[in-house]
Amino acid sequence: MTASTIPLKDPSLLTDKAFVAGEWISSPTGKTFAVTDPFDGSLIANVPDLDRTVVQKAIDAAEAAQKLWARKTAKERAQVLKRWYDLIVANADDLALILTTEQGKPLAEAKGEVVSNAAYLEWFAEEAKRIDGDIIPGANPGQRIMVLKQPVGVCAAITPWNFPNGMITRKAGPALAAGCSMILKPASQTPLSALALAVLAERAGVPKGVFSVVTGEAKPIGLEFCHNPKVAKITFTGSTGVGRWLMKEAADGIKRLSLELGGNAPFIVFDDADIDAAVAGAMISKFRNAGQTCVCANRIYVQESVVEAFTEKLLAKVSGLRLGRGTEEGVSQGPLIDERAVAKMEEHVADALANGGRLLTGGSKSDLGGNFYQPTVIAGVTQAMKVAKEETFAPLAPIISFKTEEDVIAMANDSEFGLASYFYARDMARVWRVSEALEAGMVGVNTGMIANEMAPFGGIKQSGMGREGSKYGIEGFLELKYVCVAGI
Ligand SMILES: NC(=O)C1=CN([C@@H]2O[C@H](COP(=O)(O)OP(=O)(O)OC[C@H]3O[C@@H](n4cnc5c(N)ncnc54)[C@H](OP(=O)(O)O)[C@@H]3O)[C@@H](O)[C@H]2O)C=CC1
Ligand SMILES: O=C(O)[C@H](O)CS(=O)(=O)O
Repeated sequence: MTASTIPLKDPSLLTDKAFVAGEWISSPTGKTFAVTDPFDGSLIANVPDLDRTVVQKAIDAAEAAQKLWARKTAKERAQVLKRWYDLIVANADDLALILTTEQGKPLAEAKGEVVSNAAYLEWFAEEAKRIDGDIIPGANPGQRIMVLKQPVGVCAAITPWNFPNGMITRKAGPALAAGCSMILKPASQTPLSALALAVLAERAGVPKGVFSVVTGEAKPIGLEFCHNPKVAKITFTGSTGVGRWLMKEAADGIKRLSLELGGNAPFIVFDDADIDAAVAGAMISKFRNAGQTCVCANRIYVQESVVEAFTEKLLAKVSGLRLGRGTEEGVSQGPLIDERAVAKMEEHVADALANGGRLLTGGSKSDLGGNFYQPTVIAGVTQAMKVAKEETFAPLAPIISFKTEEDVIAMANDSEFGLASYFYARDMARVWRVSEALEAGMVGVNTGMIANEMAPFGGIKQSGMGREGSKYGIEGFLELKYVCVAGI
C-alpha cells in the first residue's frame, strides 16, 4: 500500500517529514530513505535521512526545552501526557493501520499494541504527581537530610521495528513525566508510526523541543547520542549487539542507560499443568507478531509424561493460524519483517533438522511468497541446537522434553539471556520454587502474556538493564540529590 492508498480517517497522521525542535522538516540534504510494506515490498513513503547536524539541532532544542518543561508542575505535565494518551486512543484505528502497513502484523494486534502501550502515558501521567522525595534524620541534631528527585535531563531513545508504536510511549511516558525531554530515533523500517505519534504529541500540547523524532541512518545518529555531552541518558530497545555497542560508546560520557535487549525465553510445561491453558499460553507467547517479540517463547520444555498430549493440542492450534496481509479479516500471522529474518528462521530450522529434530508442521516458506514463513513445530529438540541457544525471532516452536524440575531449571537457565520466562504448573510449592529459581527479569506463571503498564518490564544478564512500566519505570529518568540542611 502506498501512503495515499492507506484508508485513514485522518490522513494528516501520515507524514513523510521528521519532527525536529517542534518543526516538521524535510531532509536538508535532500537525502531520504524508503519505507516499504513488508507484505509486498511496495513503497509507502520516503522519509528524511537526517545527518548529525540536524540531530545536534534536536539535542540543542531538547536541552533548552527540558529546563522549562521540568519547571512546570507535575500536574501540568500530567495534563499534557493525558491529552496525548486521549488522542492516541481516539486515533487508534488510524495508528493501527499505519503500523500494520509498515510492519505487517495483523490489524487487531496493531490496535492492541497502540492502545495497551498508550496506557503507559496515562500511567506515568499519574506517576508524575508521585515523584516524592524524602526527609531523613541528620547525622547530628542540627541537621536534616533532604532527598530530592530531579529529572535526568535530555534523553535519547532508540526503538525497534517489532513494536513501532508501543516502544515509544513506553519510553516517552516516564521520561516526560519525570521532566526530561526526548529525542527519538525510530527503526528505519517503521518510522511512520513514530511520526504519527509526534503529530499527536504536538496536538496534545507537548512543548516545542520536548519531543523530537529524527529519522535516518542508525550509526551516525547513535554516535551523536552517545558522544554529545548534552545527552544525559540513552534508552534503547533492540538487539543485544547494538545495546552492547551503545554501552561502549556511551561509556566516556558516563551516560545513564536503559537497555531492553534480546531474550531466549524458556516456556515450561510441568506434568501437573492445565494442558489446554498451557497450549493457549504457548500460542500467544510464541506466535504473537509472528514470533517477533523479545519476550516470545523461544524454547518450549515439556515434561515427558505430557509431551505427547501437549504437542498434539499445540499442532491443532497451529493448523488454525492464517497467514496473509495484516489488514485482511481473519489473518493471524503477517509476513516477517525482512529477508534477514526469514534467513534466520531457515538457519534454525535446518540446524534442528540436521541434528535429529522431527518436523511436525511447517518447515518452509509459505506459498504466499515474500517474507512469509509457515508456523513451524519441531519435536525432539536438544539444548545443543541453535534454536535453544539463540533468539529465533520467528514462528518456530521447538519442543524439548525433560524429566525433572531440577533438569529443566538447569536447561532454562543455561543462557546468557534473562528477559522473560514462563511456566505452567498447579502445585503451589513448585510455583514458588520455580519462580524463584528462573534467571529472568520476568516470569509468567500460567500465562503467556506478561507486559502491561503496571508491571516492571525488563531483563537481567545480557537481556539488559532498567525497567519500563510500574512505579519502578520512572526511576531510570530521575536522579537523586541529597541536600544536607544544617544549622537547625
Ligand atoms: N528486544 C527487542 O524487542 C528486539 C530485539 N531484536 C533482536 O535483534 C535482531 C535484529 O534486529 P534489528 O532490527 O537488526 O535490531 P537492531 O538492534 O539492529 O535495531 C533496533 C534499533 O536500533 C537501531 N540501531 C541499529 N544499529 C544502531 C547503532 N549503531 N546506533 C544506534 N542505533 C542503532 C535500529 O536502527 P535502524 O532500524 O535504522 O537500523 C533500530 O532503531 C532481531 O532478530 C532480534 O533478535 C530486534 C528488535 C527488537
Ligand atoms: O518485543 C517486545 O519488546 C515486547 O515483547 C513487547 S510486549 O510483549 O511488551 O508487547
